[in-house]
Amino acid sequence: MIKRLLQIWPHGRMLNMLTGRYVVIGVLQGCLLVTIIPLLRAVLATPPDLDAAVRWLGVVVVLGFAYLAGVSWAKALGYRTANEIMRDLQHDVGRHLRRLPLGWFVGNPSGRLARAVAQSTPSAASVVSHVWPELVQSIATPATVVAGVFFIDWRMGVAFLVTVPAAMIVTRWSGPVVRDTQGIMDDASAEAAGRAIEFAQAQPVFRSTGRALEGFAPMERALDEQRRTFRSALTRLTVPQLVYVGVVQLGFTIVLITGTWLALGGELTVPDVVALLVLATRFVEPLAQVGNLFGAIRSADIAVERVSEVLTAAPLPEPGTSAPPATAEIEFDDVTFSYDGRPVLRELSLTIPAGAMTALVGPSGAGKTTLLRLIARFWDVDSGAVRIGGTDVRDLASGDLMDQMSIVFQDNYLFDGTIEENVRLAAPDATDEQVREAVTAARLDEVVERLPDGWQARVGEGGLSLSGGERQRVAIARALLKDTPIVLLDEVTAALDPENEAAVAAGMSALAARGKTIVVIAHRLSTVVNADQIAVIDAGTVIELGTHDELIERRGRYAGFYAERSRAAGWRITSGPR
Ligand SMILES: Nc1ncnc2c1ncn2[C@@H]1O[C@H](COP(=O)(O)OP(=O)(O)OP(=O)(O)O)[C@@H](O)[C@H]1O
Repeated sequence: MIKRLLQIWPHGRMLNMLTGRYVVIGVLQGCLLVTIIPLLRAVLATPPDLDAAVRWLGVVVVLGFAYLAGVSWAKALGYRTANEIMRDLQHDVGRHLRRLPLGWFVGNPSGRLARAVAQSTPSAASVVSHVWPELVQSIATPATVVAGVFFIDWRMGVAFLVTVPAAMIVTRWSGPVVRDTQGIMDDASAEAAGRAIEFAQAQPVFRSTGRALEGFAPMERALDEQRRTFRSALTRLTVPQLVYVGVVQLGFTIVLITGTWLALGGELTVPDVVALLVLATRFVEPLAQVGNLFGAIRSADIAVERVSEVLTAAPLPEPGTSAPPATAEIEFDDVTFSYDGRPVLRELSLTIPAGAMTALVGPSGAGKTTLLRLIARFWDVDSGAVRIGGTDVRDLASGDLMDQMSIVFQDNYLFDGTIEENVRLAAPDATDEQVREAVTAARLDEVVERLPDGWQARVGEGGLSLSGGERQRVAIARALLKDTPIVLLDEVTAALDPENEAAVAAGMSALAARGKTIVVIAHRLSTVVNADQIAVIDAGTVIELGTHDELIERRGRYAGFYAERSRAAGWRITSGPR
């Protein structure tokens, strides 16, 4: 746990200091317990030795205060360290995320990231504020007690010590059992939570297909499984707990028998035995505590692992120097690309001329989205090259690359601000006039006028108060404002109402009129027909390339496609969600 934490938070010195402070308070607590022996001796002597009793009481009070002061001294450092760990890890994750390829976010749903940042960093920090200190103290206190008892009578010291190896053996055996069981319980809970979220999200589908009750079955199964897992896990946990309690009680019995035997032999006084028994009860307490800590250690371990997973994700290599490309021509040169070893693009070559609109069409799963993402270097190609203005995208610094393009995808994210604020994000230094111009060109002013608070209206988290088409209009306005040479666009598949359809088309025309290089995954026939070049993609390669008229004349796949889709209702070239 600590080794893993130090890999992502390399401040061993601070941790050593914290360990030192907890050793000190563990020793102080041990001394406090050992002082019971002379105190009870003095009180139970016949006649009671009041002077000695008062003296030892004084020592108890001084040690007690020292212990309390030590606790606040150690805890202050523990909380400060935890705070620093949380702050450092969150900053590191934030900094690292900025260097990760965009493709990482495709494969890592936001829930996982949110859990790593918001939930796991505090849990990882709790390692130093709770778990590690308790572990250190649970060892330092009994060790001091044993040393004190040895000082009084070595045979009683041995009797105390007998428990320790037995407790260590049980701990070694039960540790993995507790950790694994905790892991099984965590997995069952995660599965149940996942099914519950799925059940909530899929409500519209279930209800529209009249399967509301059947839809509940997977969640019910997951909840049943979670209950079953918890029942058997608790049973599994009972055995190590019982064995541990048994060992601790056995140790106590050994101390009792040894004490009685020594007292009967006249080698220990009765007050000594009573004091040692009191001590034995307090001695086993921290030992028992170690057994209880395994669940917390497991949780902390998982938390550290989750943060570490994000921090060790590899960023794409960045070139030492980079210069913006001379033109906006995009070239795919013999590109092969696979997801997890499964090839999606195969030796694909395509030139996308600068200042023109290229429409990508083809069946679902052909590789159109992948092609668009490779231009923005979501991932690196397996072989071949993607070039912009003759420069390999791998030779462009990510900042230079992103300066070349605007991305208008289907899942355009909007922040919970006004439409104007959301558009301004593309160019924070733009003048009000430039923002209004972009907003008007994307026909967003019509949307704003409809909103209850007009320009002041907030769009809600993720832009939920806007429709998919309206969100795409915001992204088009961003692209207009950012004014980059290249625009990557994935038209929304959902049927747009005539107003949104016309507005999106107007936005695209405005981009085209500004001489942008537009690469669009086209879902509307009008976009395809008006494109300067159409690339038909199938099974990861370009099977046809040309203008609408050229491809119709060729009577190949595109012509068949066009005829079929023109006939079909909905005017869609491709279908299916991305
Ligand atoms: N992140 C990913 N991880 C693994 N496989 C993926 C990933 N994204 C896409 N794929 C797979 O790669 C293939 C091509 O997907 P892509 O989204 O590029 O096709 P597409 O032509 O855009 O399809 P559609 O029009 O349905 O969106 C598909 O088989 C898809 O399942």
